[in-house]
Amino acid sequence: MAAPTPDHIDRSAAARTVPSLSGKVRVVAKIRNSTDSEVLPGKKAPASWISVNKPNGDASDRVKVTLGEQSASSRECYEIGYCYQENEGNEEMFRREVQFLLPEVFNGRSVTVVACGARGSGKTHVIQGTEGDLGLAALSMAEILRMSEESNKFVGVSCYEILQEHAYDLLEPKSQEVSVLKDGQGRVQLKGLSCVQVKSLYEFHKLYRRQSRTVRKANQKITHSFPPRSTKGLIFYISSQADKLASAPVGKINFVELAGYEDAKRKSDVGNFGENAQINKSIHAFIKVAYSLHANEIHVPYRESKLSRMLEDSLGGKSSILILTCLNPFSCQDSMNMLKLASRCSQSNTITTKIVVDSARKTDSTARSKVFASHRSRLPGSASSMRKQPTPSHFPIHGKKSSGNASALKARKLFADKGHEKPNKVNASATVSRTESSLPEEASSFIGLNTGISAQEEEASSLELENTPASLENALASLEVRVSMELTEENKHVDMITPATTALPVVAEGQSLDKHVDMITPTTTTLSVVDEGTKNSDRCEDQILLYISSSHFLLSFVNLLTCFCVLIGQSLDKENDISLANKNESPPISLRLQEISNNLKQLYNSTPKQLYTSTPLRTVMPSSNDLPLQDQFTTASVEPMTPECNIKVNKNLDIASFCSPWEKLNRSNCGVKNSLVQEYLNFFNTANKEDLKKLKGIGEKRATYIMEFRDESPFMDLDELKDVVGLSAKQIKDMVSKDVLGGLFH
Ligand SMILES: Nc1ncnc2c1ncn2[C@@H]1O[C@H](COP(=O)(O)OP(=O)(O)OP(=O)(O)O)[C@@H](O)[C@H]1O
Repeated sequence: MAAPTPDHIDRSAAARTVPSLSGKVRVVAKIRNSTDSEVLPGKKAPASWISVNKPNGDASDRVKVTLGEQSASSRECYEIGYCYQENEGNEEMFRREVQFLLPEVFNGRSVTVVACGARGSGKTHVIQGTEGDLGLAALSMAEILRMSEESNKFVGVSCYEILQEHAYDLLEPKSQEVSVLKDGQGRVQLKGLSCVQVKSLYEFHKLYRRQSRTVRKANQKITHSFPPRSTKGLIFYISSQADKLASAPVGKINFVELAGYEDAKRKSDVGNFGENAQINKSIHAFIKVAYSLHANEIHVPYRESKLSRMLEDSLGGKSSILILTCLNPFSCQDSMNMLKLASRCSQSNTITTKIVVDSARKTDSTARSKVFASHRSRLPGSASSMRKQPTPSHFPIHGKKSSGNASALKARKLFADKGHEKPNKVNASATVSRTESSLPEEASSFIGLNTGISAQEEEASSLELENTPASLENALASLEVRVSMELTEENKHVDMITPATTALPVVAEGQSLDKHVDMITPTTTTLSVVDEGTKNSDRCEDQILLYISSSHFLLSFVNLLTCFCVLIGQSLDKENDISLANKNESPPISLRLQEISNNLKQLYNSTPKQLYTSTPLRTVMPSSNDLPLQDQFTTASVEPMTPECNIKVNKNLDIASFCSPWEKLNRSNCGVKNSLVQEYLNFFNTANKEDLKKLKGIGEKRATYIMEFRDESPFMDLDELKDVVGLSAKQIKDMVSKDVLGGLFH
């Protein structure tokens, strides 16, 4: 590459096309130009498989990119910041995406530009460029050098490569890898990575050429018949001291070319299962980090990949991340997958990323996908499920909504081994704060956790709930039931909030260790109040108040659970058999769900109708003191029935009329599907090797890999099974449908 000087860059142009700096992560795409070999002379170029919809032309804040052949019945659409077409080159991209950030770098901001995409999608071209079309790195360096001259700053460059999670210096190759350390002030120091001062663009080009010629010793050791794929990175340091370029920079800008994404299950001519899986794993890890930062989560999983560990300083704090997804101009499933992944990280928590454009069912499915796609819970129990702000913790998942924290937690418990199943006593106050912090705003408004909601407000909420499937889903996902327990004898009051779907035993803090309250657990259908001081449970004459803001909510919940029980009833025979064989073990999922469903139905049936809309439901516990407490409640099963749903909320508006049987079925199916996905993910996150191997398509090698992968980073969606484990979508689908539907027909 020669060293032309990009003097022709129109600096004034930056001002008129500056995207907003408000979001931490911006995702854009670039459609690669076709190469000469792809467009053979005399041969008609294939119709583009990518269409871009810019609602307000070039001034659009966000654009919709639809991928898929025009003739295909199913295409996928993602919303991102912008999509650069073939006629928009690197300079255009630089002006619109990077140039305006450079002054910020001189003011202490860190900027990271990451090019990702399938193999051969143009990542190198975007970052490194060519003689005639300088890449973003060279264009930025030219501008940085100009600015550093004006501000008397010094510029340094480091260059590295990450190969199978080992980083190597490319400017001064050494045998040992780069290690990530932190100094006394918590700043990342990359030990073993050289930093070379650059005073001119010519020097930079010379360095850059050197790095691309570098043959690493590590590489030589690996006897591949093809060059291993790697992630390459450049760091530009701006410093006030020439001798402290890398150790005390004012600001940094990173350019990263992620290794090419390739479907792990595909038999590749240039990769193997292990390599693809490893690469995809680190891509997923990086995307997770970007998402966590964008979503302002407390825990950012930097440790899950070498790249994010190295860039921790630049990614966190005052920084901007630009994810540039390179797209092949011809139909490419890997490009589609990569865009799907990348588009997730800049989504706000309520925006969907994928719209299934299925010509046959376009209107209906699009609408449904949109509303149900907004939820993706972090794995329960992980720190990342908590937020600084009480915003929902959702990792958008293309067209699918997982059940929320509560159900995920439940699912984890259900699939957990015996050790995990043990009812760990949780401090009541801790439980309350945790659940409140993770509760989506819309859900809490439906449930009326603080019971300060007026009847009118509740009615409005109910209407909204019924009319808005997404809201219903959201609310269901994090349904929590407030249990207010008055211990009249002691005149004490226990107030708890617990996920209704979670068997979460609670120790009430307010009971000063005299009273331990075992929460309602779906396994036993028993509520017991145990006075530990006297071991005399019959001293308590209790009233249990279950506050549920709307009976519709309850009905819908019962409905969903009923469907789920019926569908899943025969799906987990294996698990049931094992669990039933040992009474000490937790009952299987289907029984638990059945119990929850029964509890709620009993509650519904025993509730006076006039209390439906807003009054707390009151169940008076039996007063008999002769029986042990656990015998005072019935655990008899109620035959599962779909509850009636024709409740009038007000005289003008019949909620049931909004819900056709078809819609009801779809809603139920969606809930069932999402819960099932969550259950499967939890299975993959907790099962032992032998259990994993019982699944079709999983042998010793895959089972080992799954266990290694999840130790570092639990599975968060089914795509990871595809990308990292190398299972095909069909294998996963077969696995699920075999279990679920296998036993339905004799
Ligand atoms: N904007 C463009 N204009 C013309 N040719 C391009 C453009 N972008 C990429 N190419 C060509 O496409 C081919 C692949 O591009 P490139 O090497 O940048 O892809 P890559 O994603 O880095 O590939 P890999 O994953 O193998 O590293 C190259 O021959 C490159 O010259």
